[in-house]
Amino acid sequence: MLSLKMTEMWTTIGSTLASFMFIWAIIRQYCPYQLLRFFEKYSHRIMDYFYPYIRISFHEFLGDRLKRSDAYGAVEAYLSANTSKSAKRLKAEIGKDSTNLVLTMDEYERVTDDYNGVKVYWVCSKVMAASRSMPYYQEQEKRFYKLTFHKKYRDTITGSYLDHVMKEGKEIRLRNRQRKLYTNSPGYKWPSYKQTMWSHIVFEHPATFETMAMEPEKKKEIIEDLVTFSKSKDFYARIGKAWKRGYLLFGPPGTGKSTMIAAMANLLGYDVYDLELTAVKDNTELRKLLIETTSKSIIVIEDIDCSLDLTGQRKKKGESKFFSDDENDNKANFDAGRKEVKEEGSGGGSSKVTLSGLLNFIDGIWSACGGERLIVFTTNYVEKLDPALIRRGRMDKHIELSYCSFNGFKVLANNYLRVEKHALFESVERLIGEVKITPADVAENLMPKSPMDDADKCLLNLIEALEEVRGKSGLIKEHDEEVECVSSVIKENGEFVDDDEKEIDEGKKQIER
Ligand SMILES: Nc1ncnc2c1ncn2[C@@H]1O[C@H](COP(=O)(O)OP(=O)(O)OP(=O)(O)O)[C@@H](O)[C@H]1O
Ligand SMILES: [Mg+2]
Repeated sequence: MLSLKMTEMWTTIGSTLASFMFIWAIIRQYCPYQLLRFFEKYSHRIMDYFYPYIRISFHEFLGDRLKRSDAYGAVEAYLSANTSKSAKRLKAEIGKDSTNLVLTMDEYERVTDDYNGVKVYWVCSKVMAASRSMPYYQEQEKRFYKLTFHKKYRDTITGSYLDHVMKEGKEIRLRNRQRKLYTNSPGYKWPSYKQTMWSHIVFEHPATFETMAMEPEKKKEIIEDLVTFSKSKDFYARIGKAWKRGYLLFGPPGTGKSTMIAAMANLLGYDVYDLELTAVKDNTELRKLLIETTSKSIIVIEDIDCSLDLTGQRKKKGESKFFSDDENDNKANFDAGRKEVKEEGSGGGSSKVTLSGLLNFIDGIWSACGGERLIVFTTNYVEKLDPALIRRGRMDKHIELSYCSFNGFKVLANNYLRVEKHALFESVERLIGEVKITPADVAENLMPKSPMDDADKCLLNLIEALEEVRGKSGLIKEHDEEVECVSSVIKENGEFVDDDEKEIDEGKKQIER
């Protein structure tokens, strides 16, 4: 009882001193600097003498760091789970899967926590401070949590209690985490006081590997690869490699590249950073974006072949064989001009991201920060890419997504129609083996077009579509054969000569003889 009263007394003294501090802050504005230093020095000493409590602050952003502090996040999660029952003023936010509400302490709210009989106090607070990144003077909110405890418990608190808070907070964060889809907002000029260059929405894509149409063995191999990666923290540390892995997804449009990225994110519970390369000003900005990504995430660059003219440098290297130095210079100028035009045309403004900037982004020294990250490129034209960009070690796994096979169709039939066996499957199997049709087209044909459409109707629609594709490809084949007949090109002595020319040549030779 007595100790409770003593605690309360000290807390009152604490808050009185806090009021003095506030007045002190006002005085500071008007006193000369030397006088201020003097008062500051002695006021702290007096306070320390009378005030037996220790305080630890957990700031949301530390110094000029761009990244939100992990410790702040862990404390926030820990307090929201452990003290929301005792706090009187709470903030509510929609939690994971948009189903539940997550309650956290409101600003300036104070709660107590009991750890092995030791009482500690947590306050959620904020201060206004001038930001260094501001072009002009402007104040910015800086939030922090403050932990207060008696100095006789210093060892217990700084030792095991803080470990306990961090560990539990991180676990809670992981459990309650609402996954996010980030973008670097093309064309959007973020205000300089905004802390992050990424904008985000909640990631709610329903794709899973189960619903992906592809060969079962290939699917199994990719899943195993991903799961192994996510559990390999120690392995990567042992071999001295940054904990990240590159995937190159290539194949024709509509074969499931974007869908697979969503399935990967859902499998591992990762966030997705959809990087729009044309909206990145230069290599420095690319690096800043990289630093701001968190671990447990997938960084995606879709259609890498169209993102920037990243093939320019490769051309320059190769061309020296065929052009003189002057010609090479002219060609380089032309390429540079064309690149600028292309980038401006593609909405990228004056993007100056280079191939080496991008390579640095993937596996430079900065790419190791954060860890546990996948980098995924997608392309329709793998052959267009610079080999340096996709070599193993950078893009560790190359995955081809191709036209729909019968196994792929069965997955889609199960997804869309809930059928695993059907009399019409035989016809589909025969036709699908003969034509090239993307899973996106198969899916579209299996989609019921009216409430009356049953599995029979949808399968018949698909068979019709397959026959149509076969008819078209038959025509194309016939046309190709005709073209071949007409030109009847034959290769002779490394030159292409058509039949008529060949006869004339033969005639000339005979005359010469
Ligand atoms: N392998 C697949 N498994 C399941 N659904 C698929 C598959 N491929 C495509 N689809 C369906 O087709 C649609 C388009 O696929 P997606 O956007 O993933 O293709 P993509 O390969 O990324 O195409 P693009 O090269 O044009 O970006 C998806 O919404 C999905 O419903
Ligand atoms: Mg896509």
